Amino acid sequence: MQYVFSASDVSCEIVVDGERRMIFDDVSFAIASGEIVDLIGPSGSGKSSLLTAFAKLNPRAHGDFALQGRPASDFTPQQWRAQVAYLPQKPVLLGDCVADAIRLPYTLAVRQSSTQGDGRRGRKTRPADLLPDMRIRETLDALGCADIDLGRAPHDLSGGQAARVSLARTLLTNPTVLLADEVDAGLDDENADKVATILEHAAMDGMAVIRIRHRPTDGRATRIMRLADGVLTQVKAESRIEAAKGGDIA
Ligand SMILES: Nc1ncnc2c1ncn2[C@@H]1O[C@H](COP(=O)(O)OP(=O)(O)OP(=O)(O)O)[C@@H](O)[C@H]1O
Repeated sequence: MQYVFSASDVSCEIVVDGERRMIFDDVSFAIASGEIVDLIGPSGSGKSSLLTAFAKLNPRAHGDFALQGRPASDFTPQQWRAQVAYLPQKPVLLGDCVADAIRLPYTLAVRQSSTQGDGRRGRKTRPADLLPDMRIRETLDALGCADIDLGRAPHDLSGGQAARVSLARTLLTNPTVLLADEVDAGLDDENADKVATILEHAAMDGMAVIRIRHRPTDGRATRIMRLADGVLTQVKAESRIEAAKGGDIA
């Protein structure tokens, strides 16, 4: 199989009460474009630490990473995180309205290019030109978010709506790999299913998706991996059948 993202020799060490503790060591993982891989395991086993390591957001983790055959050293941290996007459990939606919150990555990119001095003279690029309201509206509608008004204040959204807006914001940046850290936590089954459908469509369009989940499997994952006692293993087919019946395999 041709993998779009790979990680090898990944380790993460933390210090607890002055003592060093290895969460995991020598972990390897790879994912192909279009796959959905579920990452399960006991609480505290290091699932979030592993995903933040993949996104190069975890200063306590080390490893060798490659994207589309190129080593991580070929990318700036910003380029890497744009391609290997980490979506946290709790949506952080900044801005006065949903449209502003969704445009945030574009706003930051415009600011960055102007401070780096590569903004062209003449007419200034505005985030709203790069990502007009109409495109946001179309995207939200396509993601089953017709119920969400662009002018609404982010803090007025329900938990399910906030989760979908956060997801839409990341999907609009079109990452190669999406790392979804329990983004359906705290949602009712209906909203969790909406989120899963959005991710499924993204995978059908070629995105590689890794989901940390504590819910029983929903049948959408191409593989299930379990992280426990510092070791990452693929869950066997029989366990997946048990999980599909609603048993918690974490
Ligand atoms: N910044 C930090 N400093 C110290 N220890 C940390 C830090 N972040 C996480 N840990 C510890 O690392 C271990 C792994 O945490 P992590 O959040 O990655 O686990 P998890 O499997 O995602 O847990 P959960 O399923 O409960 O979200 C835990 O023991 C946690 O307390």
